[in-house]
Amino acid sequence: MNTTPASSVEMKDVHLAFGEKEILSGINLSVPQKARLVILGQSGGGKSTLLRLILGILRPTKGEVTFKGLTVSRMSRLRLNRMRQKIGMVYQYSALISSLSVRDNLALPLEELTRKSRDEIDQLVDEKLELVGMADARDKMPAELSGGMRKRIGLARGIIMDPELILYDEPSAGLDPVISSVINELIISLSEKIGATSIIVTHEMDSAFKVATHMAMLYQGTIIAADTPERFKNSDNPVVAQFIAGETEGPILQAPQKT
Ligand SMILES: Nc1ncnc2c1ncn2[C@@H]1O[C@H](COP(=O)(O)OP(=O)(O)OP(=O)(O)O)[C@@H](O)[C@H]1O
Repeated sequence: MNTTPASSVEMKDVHLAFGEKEILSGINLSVPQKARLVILGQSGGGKSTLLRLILGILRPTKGEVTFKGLTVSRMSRLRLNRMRQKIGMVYQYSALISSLSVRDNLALPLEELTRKSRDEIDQLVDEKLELVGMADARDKMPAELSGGMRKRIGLARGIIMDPELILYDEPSAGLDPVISSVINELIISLSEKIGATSIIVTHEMDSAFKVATHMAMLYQGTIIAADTPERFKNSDNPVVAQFIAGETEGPILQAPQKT
């Protein structure tokens, strides 16, 4: 058996329902190691749900999600916690703890999950802040920072444990175009510097095409297209073409999932 799978994450025929409502109805997706996969899809279509399945916060009602060849839903609590230490999560609203300084927000996972000394932790915090260009913000409180700065700190926190996989949920939503470009460049440089695989959920087409090495489109509960950004741009799939162009006319149904 090959012990180093070519894929970081794989989904095989993944179904997920909340009560009677099926959100995902047969997802097949393979995320190559070190790829930056952008997942496109309508609001409420289940993109964040996909990320929660990868983290093992949700279990598929049918099918299988694997991380580095291991089935997430079959992991013990201990294994799941270990796996989550290898996954960095970057949220739309940064999700910093408002009562803690930037330094303490970043240090928290290291203090809770590792046995590193205070000096080692400080060094790692400084390193990550340097990577996102926020070394000066070390002793600031989150409320003292702008939205774009908080986002960068959120990125630094997402990579504090040197993750093998980074999950981004709407990383550039609500940012001005310049800050948004800074975030896009950071997503690319972080993935290259730490050699991580990235999965990015976004609605912002400009960002999507800037950062993606691979793209997938979620529509009506399934992945209807998975390809290179170049082929996505020229897709003759009418749903993909309409979504990318942001047109109101076309086959896309307003209701995001099957009823
Ligand atoms: N815990 C839950 N219980 C019940 N329904 C849920 C739960 N979590 C999500 N949903 C529903 O599942 C659907 C998909 O939600 P999800 O957040 O994954 O969509 P999304 O594609 O990320 O949307 P957006 O782009 O607007 O953030 C929505 O209809 C949502 O209301």
